[in-house]
Amino acid sequence: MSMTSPEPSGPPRSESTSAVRAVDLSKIYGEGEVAVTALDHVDVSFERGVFTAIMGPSGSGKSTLMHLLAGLDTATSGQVILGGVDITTLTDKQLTILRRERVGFVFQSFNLLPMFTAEQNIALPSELANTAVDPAWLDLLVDTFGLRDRLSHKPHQLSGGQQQRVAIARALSTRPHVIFADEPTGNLDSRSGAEVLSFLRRSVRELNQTIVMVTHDPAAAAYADRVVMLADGRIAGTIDDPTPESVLAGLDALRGLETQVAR
Ligand SMILES: Nc1ncnc2c1ncn2[C@@H]1O[C@H](COP(=O)(O)OP(=O)(O)OP(=O)(O)O)[C@@H](O)[C@H]1O
Repeated sequence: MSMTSPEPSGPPRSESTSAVRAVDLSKIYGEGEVAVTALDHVDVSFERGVFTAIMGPSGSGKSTLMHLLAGLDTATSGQVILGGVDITTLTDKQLTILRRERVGFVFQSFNLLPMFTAEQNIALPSELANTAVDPAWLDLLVDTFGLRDRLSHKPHQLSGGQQQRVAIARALSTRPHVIFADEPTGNLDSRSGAEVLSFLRRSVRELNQTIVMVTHDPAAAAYADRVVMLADGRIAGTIDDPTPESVLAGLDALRGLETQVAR
């Protein structure tokens, strides 16, 4: 197993290569006796042009970390630096603009607008952000994701895998700084899931995008360049160039640790 020690014990990564990073980030839900520490002084950096998967047992803080990194929830303490900006200092209005212009989202349930065609769904974020759609970039996305002959279809006329490909093209349409994908294959059969994961990987390799994906599935995580493991709200290790086997071994090691702590 190639699990390495948690950051930040490695060499410091330069700001210019980091798409988004958490600095001493903590999140506590509730107060007093019912307080739950979901994130406990997390330091982690997600590099530009890299596909990273976040894994860990249920309740380890994966969704909380992703929500804080994406500016969807506020931290108890610490910082989130996205594209060089500390987003924990932004007002709600500034955060809304930042999310619209610099962040892309891919959800388990696709979240396409049912009354719009695939093409209209893909162009929507640019229209909402009031930025000119770059036709050459949209063309490249449509071809890369094999959607050319599906552009006039509405979501209900598309398969689950095709809907998710539209959702990925939509997330990429504004050339965001980073894309967050939350269990993007959770609603797909294994063949469509594998296809969607290949497209996510191509977005990184061929289009130089940055993806952070939360998943429970070791086979899905193995499509990433790197896996960040969470346990009990802390970074428990990272795996570079993961395989399904190395990810499973990493999860097993975490469970072993949890059992020891429980004893
Ligand atoms: N709104 C909330 N109020 C109180 N506690 C919360 C809230 N959201 C999450 N938690 C708690 O914070 C911890 C981390 O939750 P989180 O959803 O981030 O974990 P996760 O790793 O994404 O879990 P799963 O894999 O089950 O989705 C858990 O103990 C959870 O119960």
